[in-house]
Amino acid sequence: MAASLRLNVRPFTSQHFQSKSLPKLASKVTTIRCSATPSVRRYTITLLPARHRPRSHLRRQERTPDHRLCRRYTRIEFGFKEMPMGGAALDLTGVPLPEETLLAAKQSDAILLGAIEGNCTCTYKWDTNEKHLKPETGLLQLREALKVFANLRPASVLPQLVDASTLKKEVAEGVDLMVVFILENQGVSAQTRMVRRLVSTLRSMLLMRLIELLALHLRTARKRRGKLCSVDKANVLEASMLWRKRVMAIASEYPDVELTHMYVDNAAMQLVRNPKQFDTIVTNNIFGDILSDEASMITGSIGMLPSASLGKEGPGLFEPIHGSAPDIAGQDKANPLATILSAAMLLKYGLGEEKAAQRIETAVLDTLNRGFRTRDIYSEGNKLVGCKEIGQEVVKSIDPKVPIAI
Ligand SMILES: NC(=O)c1ccc[n+]([C@@H]2O[C@H](COP(=O)([O-])OP(=O)(O)OC[C@H]3O[C@@H](n4cnc5c(N)ncnc54)[C@H](O)[C@@H]3O)[C@@H](O)[C@H]2O)c1
Ligand SMILES: CC(C)[C@H](C(=O)O)[C@@H](O)C(=O)O
Repeated sequence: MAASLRLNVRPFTSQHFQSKSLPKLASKVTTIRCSATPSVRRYTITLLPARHRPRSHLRRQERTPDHRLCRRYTRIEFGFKEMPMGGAALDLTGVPLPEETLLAAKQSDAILLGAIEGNCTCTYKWDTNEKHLKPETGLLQLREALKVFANLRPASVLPQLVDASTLKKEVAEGVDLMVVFILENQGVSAQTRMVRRLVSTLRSMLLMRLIELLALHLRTARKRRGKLCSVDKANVLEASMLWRKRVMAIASEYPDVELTHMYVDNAAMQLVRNPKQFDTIVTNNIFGDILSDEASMITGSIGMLPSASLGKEGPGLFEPIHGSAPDIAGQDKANPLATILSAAMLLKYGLGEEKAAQRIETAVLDTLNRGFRTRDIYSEGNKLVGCKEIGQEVVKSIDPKVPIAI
């Protein structure tokens, strides 16, 4: 439940995130009040959208909170705080993760991130920046500062989207897997520390993280079909040899979970050959990042995959697995469902609000059942719509009057 994952506020003193002060307008706080009863559950959510516009620049309807999302849950109240990060923060403050943004994130119950690249139609604007001034570094710094170490990426082929998969129907149908990996948050501060630290300290830190991740993941695997495939490159890489040893040792404490091992090159092939053989995959950051992008296409599109970054305590970070899609920026073509499903993961894993999470997932399914599709998941016989329209349709489906139709 939420209590075990609640916020862990510590004063923030790191020098690495110091920046110009944010302009007053940069932070927008919106409260959606569903009820004033004493039993109300209150959550503060930090929103980190790709595009950060000062409140005065928003159109009137954008300033008005949409109450439909919580009308059905009369005991939940959300306070949303929108802050800049990544490209938007670079434009505003000169750094990708301003101190104010990090503080707001740490003080919230959960964080929902859109994309890190800002609202940039001028593709790859920050490509030549030094590492500490790249939008991606803001994300790595944020993950590191929040101490999130496990990234969960579920990839399921929805019955409504079987035709959108790039694989044959009989191969894609029924796929339901989860890729989990250790986040190696090598932000600027981590990198600096890493060269200073003794190798042995670093190694034991990584091992501790691995143990924590595996414990979490083995519990996840238990809740699923109980099959865990550890993906590594233990035939070549020393780090992978160590990984495999540890995985075997830890997994021996979970005899009800069936553990298998696979080399990453084989795993990449098996994912398109027979993805149904996988239940849960556990691996490292780089392999997990690549395999989850591959898995997304089995489900129809990278625009469908949400993710959760979790730590032992403190707020979790929830985001779609895709990036800022610069090739389609500003064209109303992006699929927002991965972000919407990330909000569902936020409710489920971040706040323990499973019913509210289910409602969002059901609304997504209902929207697909009604035939709405963005270009990336379009198949014949459906209604081709843009990003905004499909988002509005999901909101309509959240309306309590809409019957649940899975
Ligand atoms: N977690 C993150 O914030 C994250 C993840 C990946 C990439 N990035 C960043 O995003 C930027 C662009 O990277 P990239 O082009 O390699 O990856 P990308 O995920 O932005 O785009 C890859 C391809 O997928 C498509 N795509 C992505 N999201 C989509 C959506 N919602 N709907 C429909 N199509 C979608 C794009 O149009 C593009 O063809 C880079 O700066 C990268 O570092 C950020
Ligand atoms: C943008 C980048 C820092 C990030 C990563 O490598 O972790 C991304 O690829 C992801 O999938 O979240």
